[in-house]
Amino acid sequence: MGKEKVAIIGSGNWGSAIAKIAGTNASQQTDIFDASRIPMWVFEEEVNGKKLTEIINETHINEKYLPGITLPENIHATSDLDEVVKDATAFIFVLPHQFLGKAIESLKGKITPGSKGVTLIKGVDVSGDDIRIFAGTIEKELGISCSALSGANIADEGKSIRSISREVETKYFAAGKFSGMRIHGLTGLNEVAEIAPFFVKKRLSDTERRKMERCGGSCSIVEDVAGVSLCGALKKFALTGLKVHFYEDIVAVAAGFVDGLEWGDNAKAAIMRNGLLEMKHFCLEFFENVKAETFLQESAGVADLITSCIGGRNRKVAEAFVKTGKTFEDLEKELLNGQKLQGVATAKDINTFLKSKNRVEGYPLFEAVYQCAFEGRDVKTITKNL
Ligand SMILES: NC(=O)c1ccc[n+]([C@@H]2O[C@H](COP(=O)([O-])OP(=O)(O)OC[C@H]3O[C@@H](n4cnc5c(N)ncnc54)[C@H](O)[C@@H]3O)[C@@H](O)[C@H]2O)c1
Ligand SMILES: O=P(O)(O)OC[C@H](O)CO
Repeated sequence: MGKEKVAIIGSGNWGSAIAKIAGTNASQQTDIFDASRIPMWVFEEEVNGKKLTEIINETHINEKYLPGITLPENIHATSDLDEVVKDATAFIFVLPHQFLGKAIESLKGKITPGSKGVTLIKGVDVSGDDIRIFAGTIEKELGISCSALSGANIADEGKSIRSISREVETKYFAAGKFSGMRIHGLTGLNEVAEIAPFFVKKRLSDTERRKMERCGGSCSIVEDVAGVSLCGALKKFALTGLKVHFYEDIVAVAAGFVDGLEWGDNAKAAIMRNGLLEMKHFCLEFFENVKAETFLQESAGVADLITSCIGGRNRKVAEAFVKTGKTFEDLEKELLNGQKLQGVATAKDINTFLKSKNRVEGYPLFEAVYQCAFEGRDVKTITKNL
């Protein structure tokens, strides 16, 4: 069998952070990967009068979405999806979820049979009363096996690592570093094990492993794909609680509301607890094969909820929503420099789904986030019915 050729679909904040990990790890495992050139699909735009693809290929820095971080030289930015897909056998999907559908349409019929994928996309794919995780959408639409990766990781936080240790920064920036991540195989552990080397540094020396563990880092493979994917999607829902759609962090939106209201840490902890319970109940009610322990034990569960509620974009924008009275749409443009807010959109998707099932009242925090974001409900009432 030939070597795996990696392709990265997406190049935002997280997409660029993952490109750094994937480019580095692939080049250290050349018995598995053809790492000479890893294409990264970029939605083309001009930054200071120059194409973003040209900036990335000349400076090896994504100046717009992950400034200050140097990508490996084998990462090649291109806006041509056909170039990305050509010869690739291992796909990393890391787009904001609202753009995945169009990318899938462009990829259909072009992917090498037997290829595999891993998705880092948060959110859920809702159509009427049908709901699926994006790993499932990719498998169905593209006919490839797809795993899911999620965990308590925020891309920008990697910047602070450099001041602690250059070596740790180089090896564990973003995904590995001080945090945890989990890779979940939808179609079975074998496929996961095959794709996992992008992220799991199988060949860590004992010294490297000890260093990473001292920093609290971990990366492991578990089987509960749906549980992990859904944790990512629903937490934004619960944490922030704005007028946003729920992306990965509906809960992060709710947490941001609490910060905006200056209700304090006790209230925020209570909202996070309620959010976690709703996430868990939702997943157990509507998805098969979700394990209850995923929510507490895995990085994608409570740990990711905590990091999103403390340091995420959804939290930040939700706080500003309360303090300024501006719309989420305006605040996204004003505060995120092109990055996308997903918690509000997810809140809307989930609300549509719950209405179709006549189950809205079973999820009062999700409902509150949706109504505050889209129906003008007073944010101060978010604790009603909790
Ligand atoms: N940023 C993080 O720390 C983080 C952590 C974990 C998971 N995630 C998830 O990773 C996924 C990708 O997020 P991100 O942070 O890399 O993105 P981002 O929000 O930083 O960037 C937005 C991206 O969307 C692209 N884009 C804009 N308009 C587009 C269009 N019309 N079509 C296609 N692409 C377009 C932009 O070029 C940019 O690459 C999301 O599901 C997110 O929830 C992010
Ligand atoms: O910045 P947020 O709110 O999109 O959350 C960041 C990541 O999703 C954490 O996993």
